[in-house]
Amino acid sequence: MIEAVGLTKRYGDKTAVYNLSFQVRPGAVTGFLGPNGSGKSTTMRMILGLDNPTAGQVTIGGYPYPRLPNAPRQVGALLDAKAVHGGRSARNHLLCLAQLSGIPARRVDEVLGVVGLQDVARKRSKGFSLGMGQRLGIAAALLGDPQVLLFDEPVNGLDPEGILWVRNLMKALAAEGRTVFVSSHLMSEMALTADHLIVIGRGQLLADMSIKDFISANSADFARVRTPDGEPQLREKLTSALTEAGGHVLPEQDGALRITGLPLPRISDIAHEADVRLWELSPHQASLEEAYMRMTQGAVDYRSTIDQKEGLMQPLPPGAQPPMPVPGQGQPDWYAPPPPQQGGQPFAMPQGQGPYGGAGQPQPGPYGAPSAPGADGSNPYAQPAPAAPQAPQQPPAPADLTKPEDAR
Ligand SMILES: Nc1ncnc2c1ncn2[C@@H]1O[C@H](COP(=O)(O)OP(=O)(O)OP(=O)(O)O)[C@@H](O)[C@H]1O
Repeated sequence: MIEAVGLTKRYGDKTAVYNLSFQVRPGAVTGFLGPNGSGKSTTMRMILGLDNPTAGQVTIGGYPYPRLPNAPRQVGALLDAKAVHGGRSARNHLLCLAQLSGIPARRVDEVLGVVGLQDVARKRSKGFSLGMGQRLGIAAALLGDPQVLLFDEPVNGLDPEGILWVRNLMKALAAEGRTVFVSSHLMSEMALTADHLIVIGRGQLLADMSIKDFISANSADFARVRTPDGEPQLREKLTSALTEAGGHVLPEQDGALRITGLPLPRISDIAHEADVRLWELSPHQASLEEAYMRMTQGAVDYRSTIDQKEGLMQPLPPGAQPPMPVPGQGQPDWYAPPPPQQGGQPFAMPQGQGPYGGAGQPQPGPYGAPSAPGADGSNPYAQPAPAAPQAPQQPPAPADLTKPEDAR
């Protein structure tokens, strides 16, 4: 388990991380979210002992990283995939890391297979694409078969197949009871990968809860209602009736109505009483992205101004709609705000009440990994060796990566 208590980091006048307390538990993928510059990488560096906290502390299994016994075998991390000696081959890079940590050389070939780089293992990494570099960084993180894994933006630059592979890998690692802490800006991916979220803004904790709780705490359920096209009077009649009944009605761009504050059966009854036919009445919940945008909109440091393209942009014709804004932004009532909780962080879960009742009960992962990985000496992530005539499961390496490796 990773535990931060009152973690604070200042660089001169700049407070990058302030009074951050959280736990990252084993047996789950914990997503680490926050806008650019919110302090995610700084926090990860402090977890790994690469930066010293100005105040507070962070421990792994009860020890600060520098005092952790046999740290490279216990903790693996991908922080910056570009931090590789480009003149070295992928295999030599991993061999150096393995030798430094007393890890046997055969493990290098195992992890190269796990990440799908076996065919380019002897190519110099400076010729690697962004995605191949990410795979090499993930291989380095897996090298010591660690119980605790940190990944900073692991899917950066990966193609859809690579993204799916990382998703399954993270889930498999967590299902084996490992602690998996992963930052990403890809909300849709995080929604599919993570079980739990830690969200920070401007270095401070904004949320520490399950994805499900995060979405329901930061967005109100709403109903979408559609009256017959071409009969605007029905739409207006329904709007008045719903508003009178205490509902909050907002028009959607496609002509439907978005209603909060009334349950679906009540909306149906009101429409019936008003003699309004419905073409649609459906329940909806905001996505993780919408909930995240809503929560962090006040903590964004870098926001684009509208590019006016002075002299280039045509004024909108009368009656034309401007493009839809980013969900939540500038629309205070789009989703009902969550009620603030008493004391402390408005969105933080009480300590010890997370959704981890079942944590530590590993399930077989998608790789068919045994629950005690490596107990039989096997590599839990290795993809099954394809039968001789079959194509490899990983995408083939680009054809131009054929330069011979430096003799070393
Ligand atoms: N070595 C440093 N010296 C001075 N300021 C720093 C240093 N490292 C980080 N910062 C500042 O601390 C803040 C947090 O940066 P950090 O890189 O941790 O954010 P982040 O959440 O990882 O951002 P991103 O999502 O863009 O990677 C930023 O304002 C950054 O400029």
